[in-house]
Amino acid sequence: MAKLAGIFISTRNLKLIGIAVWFAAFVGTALVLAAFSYMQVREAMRQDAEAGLEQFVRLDESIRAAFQALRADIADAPCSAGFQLHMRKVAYLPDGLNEFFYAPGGIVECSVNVERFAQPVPLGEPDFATADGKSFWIDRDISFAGLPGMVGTIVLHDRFAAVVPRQEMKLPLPAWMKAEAVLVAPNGRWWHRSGNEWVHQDEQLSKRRGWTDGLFAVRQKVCVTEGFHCISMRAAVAELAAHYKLPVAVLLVLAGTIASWITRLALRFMRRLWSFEARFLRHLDENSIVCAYQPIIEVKTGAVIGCEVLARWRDIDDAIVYPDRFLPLVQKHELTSRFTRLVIEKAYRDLTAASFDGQRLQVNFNVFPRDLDAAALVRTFSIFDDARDRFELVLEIVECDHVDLAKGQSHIRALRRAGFKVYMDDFGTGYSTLKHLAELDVDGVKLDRSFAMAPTGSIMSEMLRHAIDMVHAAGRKIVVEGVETAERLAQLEADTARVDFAQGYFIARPLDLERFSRFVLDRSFEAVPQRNAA
Ligand SMILES: Nc1nc2c(ncn2[C@@H]2O[C@@H]3COP(=O)(O)O[C@H]4[C@@H](O)[C@H](n5cnc6c(=O)[nH]c(N)nc65)O[C@@H]4COP(=O)(O)O[C@H]3[C@H]2O)c(=O)[nH]1
Repeated sequence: MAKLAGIFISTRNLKLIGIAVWFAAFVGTALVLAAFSYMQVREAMRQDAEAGLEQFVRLDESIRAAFQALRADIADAPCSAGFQLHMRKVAYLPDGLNEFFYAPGGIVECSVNVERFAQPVPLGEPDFATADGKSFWIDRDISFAGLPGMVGTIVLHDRFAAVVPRQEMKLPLPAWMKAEAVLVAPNGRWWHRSGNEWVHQDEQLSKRRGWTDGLFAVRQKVCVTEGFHCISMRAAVAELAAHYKLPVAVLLVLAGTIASWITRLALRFMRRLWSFEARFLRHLDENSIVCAYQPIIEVKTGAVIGCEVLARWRDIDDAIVYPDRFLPLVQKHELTSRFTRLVIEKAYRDLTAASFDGQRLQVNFNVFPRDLDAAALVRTFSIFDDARDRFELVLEIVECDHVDLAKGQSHIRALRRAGFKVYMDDFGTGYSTLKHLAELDVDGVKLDRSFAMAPTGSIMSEMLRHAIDMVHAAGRKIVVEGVETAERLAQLEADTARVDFAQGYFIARPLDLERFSRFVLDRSFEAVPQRNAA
């Protein structure tokens, strides 16, 4: 889960996701547009095929009409002169059917052309027969009827048979479209009639190829209602695309534009969903708070007297996030008291489970000025009530200059009466710090780390001395934060009359619980871990 979440929250991955989304949206949109175009082409093919089939529909009607005419009003004996005359009259009708046989039971006795055969000619087994009593001999050599070298399809109905000459499909087709007209028997057997001889066969085979066939060709097959005549059509996708270059280019640009729009929406949604702010608000709970413990020493003895609890937040990809990133959100969303409670509870679970060899430790918590409400804080810290003999609680009021002096004073006093120590944090950073130092009845003051961290000889480092003077004059305990060098610690050690406590990377970085516990137990522990080790 953490790995999966990590994919979405990394900016680099979001770019890759954007590319993937664009690509998928482009393919999806292009497929939809292609499917739409495919249906349009198929519809055009259907209309062309229907137009092409009209001549076969007319042919079927002519055959039916010819049979009706042949059977009508024949009083003359079969193959007599009057009979022949009657057949000839039907043959002269302008319907393209010029040869008829009198062939009861499939044995030709006379025809328009030969009149009476010396020997009746049996047509043999028909290629197929239909339910309405018609028999068909496809592309039969009809030389026997005095028409040497001629081939025609014989349709026998009742006693008469019509010879149907080969029909050429009269259909103007675009270059990219191939078509074949076929005659299909009820049993599925089929015969080429006209057009491109391979198209129907290819259509039959395409069924075996499945959906992949559609990637290469657009097909259409239309049959007349009776089902004998069909026209199969095929257009190669590549040929179509080559023929319609401009529309294809327009479709691709359209697909690209739609894909870009979808990608923008998707990324905006993902950013909102996976933004740091959204993640933090969704997942801020007792499981995501991590506490680091930065040791505080007594300068005079070098003994570890306790620690400052520093909060971190575990992101959903398990990355540890530092306060500079999430504290502004805590304040913006007015989650300060809830956040402080989560930190206190986490620290309580951690510290009460750890061993400090019976040593009573001072535990410093950071408290937002807006949460400086003695009753609420006493309630929040009540979780520590059963561990007060092991831990002395110190509240460091951050951004003290934001505290209303009159109100702050009464809450600070109430907190001290309730057994808490109260410190002003980051002394020296705000505008009205001095006034607050003078008026707030705090136990101690933490000098802002920028004093101790300043290089020796700099104005800031000079000011460290003056800051210590001021706090000392106010009669408060002093903690110097940001001790990063041996030289700075030595300077403080030379001033133990005024400086009480020190904290900083030279002493120890913020540690995880296990290392903090070891640090307390083993003073020789040299803690120089990396910042992100906490
Ligand atoms: N360069 C340098 N830095 C040092 C040294 N020694 C300590 N620090 C850093 O100074 C900060 C001390 O905390 P702070 O002044 O209370 O300043 C804290 C505090 O104002 C706030 N904060 C941290 N945890 C909490 C919390 O649980 N509640 C509240 N309200 N604020 C918190 O975030 C601030 C920053 O905390 P962190 O990033 O943990 O940074 C910590 C600590 O890692 C040093 O020798 N050199």
